Amino acid sequence: MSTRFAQYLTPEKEAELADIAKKLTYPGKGILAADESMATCGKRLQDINVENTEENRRRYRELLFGTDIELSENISGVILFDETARQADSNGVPFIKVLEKKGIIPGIKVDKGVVPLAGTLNECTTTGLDGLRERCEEYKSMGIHFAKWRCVLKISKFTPSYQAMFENANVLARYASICQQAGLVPIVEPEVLPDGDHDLETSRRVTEEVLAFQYKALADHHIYLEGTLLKPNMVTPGQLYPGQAATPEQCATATVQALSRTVPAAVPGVVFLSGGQNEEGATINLNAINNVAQRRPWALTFSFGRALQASVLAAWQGKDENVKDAQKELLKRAKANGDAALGRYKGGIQGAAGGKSLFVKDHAY
Ligand SMILES: O=P(O)(O)OC[C@H]1O[C@](O)(COP(=O)(O)O)[C@@H](O)[C@@H]1O
Repeated sequence: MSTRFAQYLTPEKEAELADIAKKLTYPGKGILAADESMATCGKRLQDINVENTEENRRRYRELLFGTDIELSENISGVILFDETARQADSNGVPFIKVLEKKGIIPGIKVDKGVVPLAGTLNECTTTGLDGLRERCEEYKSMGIHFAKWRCVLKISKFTPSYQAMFENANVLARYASICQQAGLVPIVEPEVLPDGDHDLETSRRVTEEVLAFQYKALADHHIYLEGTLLKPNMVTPGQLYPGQAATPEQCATATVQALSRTVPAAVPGVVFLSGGQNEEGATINLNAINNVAQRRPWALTFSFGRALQASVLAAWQGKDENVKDAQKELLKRAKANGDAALGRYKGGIQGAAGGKSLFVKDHAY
């Protein structure tokens, strides 16, 4: 072993991390992001007139995780929020066990939220490094095998700034390092928000720049790339772009171009966030991404929050008698996205949310 480099991970730990990452990106599978913090979950529940109480959040998550085992055909992992990771279903079975029994890997959001980045034009960074090692060790002992941390970058005339790209890439690298030491696969999520009137080309250029900062920082922190996943935005024009809408093929080409210029082939998978696209739109774009005639050395799949849950919430409305129907919506969306991850989605699977836009302005929280 060279003395120039510190021992980062043991070969056993590397093998374990690579194995988890591989399972999470198994062909035709993706991740259900059910890690909404209390405030974000409250916004989802408010839309269906359900009060944001601990019990209602628990009932909703029981609905999701209690879905038929068929769910595991297309869902490899679920990202939980700390509160959810400690809750159980109405029979007293901890949610972590409910997921394990279905062969679904439990994961956890470990960041503590987006905060202002002083000295910038309204840009932000993400907090949560304090005590992170201890929290990760506890999560691993609870049966959790991967983690997620989200940073947010904004496109405007003067942003994202060098400072924001540098700082967010660095904090994500520090998080990734701590996770890997604890045996959790870090999902690295530098989200370029869709807010703005910029065109597709601007979105691609900014995404490329952000990812270039990201992989430099991961290299600087000696991150074992085979034991990581990237959760980026798809490249789309800004929500307020006044020109002609981009086709799924144009978005897909720009997305794969940005990734191929910046994401090393050692990274096993890219799990896209849905970023306020409607359910069907996100699925169609993922399908197009898996059909572009460009080299794609990584698995390209999903880690959707809103685009997997909008129809579920619309069908549920907080009522026990609607649980079965709501679960069917989840199965439909999971299957559609599983097909899209293989580039085989034929389109046309509409859910209870219809084509409703899921865009939330300044989704930084
Ligand atoms: O602001 P929060 O509560 O951390 O949540 C942000 C949400 O964004 C995500 O990272 C991506 O979600 P979307 O697919 O809805 O864009 C989710 O994992 C997470 O629940």
